Amino acid sequence: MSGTALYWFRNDLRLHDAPALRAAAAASSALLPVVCLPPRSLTAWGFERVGVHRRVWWEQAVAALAEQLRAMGSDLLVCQGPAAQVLPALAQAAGTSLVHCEAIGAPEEEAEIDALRASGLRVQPRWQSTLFEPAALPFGVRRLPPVFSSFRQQLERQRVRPAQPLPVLSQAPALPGDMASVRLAAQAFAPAPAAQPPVLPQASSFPYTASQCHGGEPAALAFVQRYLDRRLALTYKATRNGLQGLDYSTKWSPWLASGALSVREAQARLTAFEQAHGANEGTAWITVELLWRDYFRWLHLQHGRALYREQGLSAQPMARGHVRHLQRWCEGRTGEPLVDAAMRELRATGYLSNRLRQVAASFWLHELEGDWRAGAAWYESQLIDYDVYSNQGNWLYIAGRGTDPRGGRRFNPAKQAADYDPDGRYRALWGTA
Ligand SMILES: Cc1cc2nc3c(=O)[nH]c(=O)nc-3n(C[C@H](O)[C@H](O)[C@H](O)COP(=O)(O)OP(=O)(O)OC[C@H]3O[C@@H](n4cnc5c(N)ncnc54)[C@H](O)[C@@H]3O)c2cc1C
Repeated sequence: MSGTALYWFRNDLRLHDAPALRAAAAASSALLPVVCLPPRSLTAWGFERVGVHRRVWWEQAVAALAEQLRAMGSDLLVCQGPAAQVLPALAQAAGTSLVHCEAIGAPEEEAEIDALRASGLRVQPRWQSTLFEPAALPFGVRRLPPVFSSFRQQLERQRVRPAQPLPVLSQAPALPGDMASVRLAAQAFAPAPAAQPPVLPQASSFPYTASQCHGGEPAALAFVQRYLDRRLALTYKATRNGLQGLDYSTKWSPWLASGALSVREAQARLTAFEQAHGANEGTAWITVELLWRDYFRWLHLQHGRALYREQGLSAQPMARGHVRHLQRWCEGRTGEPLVDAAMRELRATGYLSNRLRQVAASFWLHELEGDWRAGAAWYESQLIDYDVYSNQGNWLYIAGRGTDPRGGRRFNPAKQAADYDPDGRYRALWGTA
């Protein structure tokens, strides 16, 4: 036992399958759970870094976690501000210098850890957001195959299985003795009043203001189970390119991104479903998609900061790439009906199908010759399921600035509309038909 420690919740707002939290609980006689909501800030392009949809989504998830912790006799200190300011102050008030947390292998998130260490805190980050442990990868992170299909084939050939999820943490260590001092220190970082949930259009594919779609672990686990119980996994491969509605894809991403749902838990429930009802190409394809999620995580560990350079991993500098049409693209006023419908949906609801994320990103990059970083930043601002690895990885992939040797993806919007919105219903829904 190491006495008192802080547990800093990052993108892991849950109690099930939580290796970092369990390790912290096992090692501490007193544990102070803390979450740091990001301070409001603008991007280099002038829009909010965290738009209203994601703010509301995270507030829901944090409120659910606080309630769960309180039911166990613990609590969650919700602060707003940079971790490098919040955590040293709270640690001092709690009489500790030890912080446990999840490891996130992206530059800004790693810089947060560096800043905490520079302030004198001892930080113990733990990797926990992938299906596999790093040591289970047959090729090691440094020798990750540059193409997703060979990554997947090697795992399949070698029968590498995801690690089993850990059970729910049912007991939390006591809070630190002097909580009055801790709460006093936390007052300097009191969160802004909760964001006002927007009224979502009826057409939203993921109405996160409805209780079954709320942020947080209880809704996440219930939603996954309902998806499986309704046997939607069996038809996933056929429906996954849908554009509108709750059922065409799993909709697990918002919970995975905030960590309210562990990917190993999701995969374990899917495997249990396959054992009970039979595996088919639908169930198998969900696993493939979860592997994509893993792949972009490993890619970050392999290439680190290089993924964030203007040219990405490409040897070619960004020849084009401007932001002249950014506002028109963001607001869905480019004149291209399918792209405009997609961008209106994203802005109005905080969610967009995978198919249309690709089409709209391709249009920005290849037709409007936009700066890929501005496009990625807009998705970051708007998506409730924003995930640093998946967003960066997918944008680089479509821009041709990642590891894939095929040099980017260009989607013809007219053909995409003919294939996926043949009767124009989706475009009509968003007023661009
Ligand atoms: C330009 C662009 C940006 C994206 N940004 C994000 C992001 O910030 N956060 C995010 O979670 N996903 C992102 N994606 C991937 C994908 O669009 C979403 O994961 C998916 O649409 C979420 O809906 P779902 O849960 O119903 O997915 P499903 O189709 O049901 O897939 C199941 C799960 O597999 C994973 N997955 C599926 N497709 C991908 C993919 N292409 N890359 C990585 N993981 C995938 C997700 O965890 C998803 O929840 C992006 C895709 C593009 C093209």
